[in-house]
Amino acid sequence: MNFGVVVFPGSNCDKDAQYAVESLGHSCQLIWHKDTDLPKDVDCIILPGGFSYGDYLRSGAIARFSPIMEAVKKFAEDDGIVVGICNGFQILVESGLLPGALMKNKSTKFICKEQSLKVVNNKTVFTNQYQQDESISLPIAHGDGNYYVPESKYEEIKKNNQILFTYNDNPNGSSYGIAGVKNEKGNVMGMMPHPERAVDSILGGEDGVKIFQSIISHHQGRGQQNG
Ligand SMILES: NC(=O)CC[C@H](N)C(=O)O
Repeated sequence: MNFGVVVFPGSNCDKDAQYAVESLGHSCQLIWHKDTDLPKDVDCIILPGGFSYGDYLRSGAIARFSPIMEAVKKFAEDDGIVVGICNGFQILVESGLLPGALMKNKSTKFICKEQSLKVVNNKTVFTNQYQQDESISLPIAHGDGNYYVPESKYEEIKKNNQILFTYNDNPNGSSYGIAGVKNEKGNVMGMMPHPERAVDSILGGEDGVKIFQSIISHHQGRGQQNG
């Protein structure tokens, strides 16, 4: 499988994402944000974590205008798999590819710690290797991770099984404790925790590996989905 990781000015988890998929034996190329086309053979695009454009205005608010984003939107429209991690999630939300908004953490402080999560839906492109309701641990590192959805939108995304992860103890004030969501079609996902930083026991945990294995499994026709 061929992955592509977009590099924005200020991305700092691009190489970690590349390492995560390459260590599973898959190929990965870095894509500069000023490019206007994606590589032809790419199967999954990852928007990595970091501080694109120094988080000016709002995290992700400037990066969403990077030239590559038109190609990423088209790729998503054509059913391509897109993953946004942390700042990548913020960029996807700002682009309108995912519902909701990301605001400053309730404490107004940057939080960097190991975080316990619940897998709310394991029948997706991104989570099919986890158990339903499995408790996992992934690192979080963000200042703007407070996910907001109004109640009506929450009812809608809940009904559509779009919520993938919730925090076991809401660290940042997110609506309904939501840590990760997908779009209605099921091919675009964003999450604040960092699976790419948890792919090796030497990094403190391996609970992130199954995200990448799920995508690979789905690509190879083995993943189960419920929308
Ligand atoms: N680790 C990250 O991607 C940081 C995300 C974002 N820039 C924030 O602090 O909220």
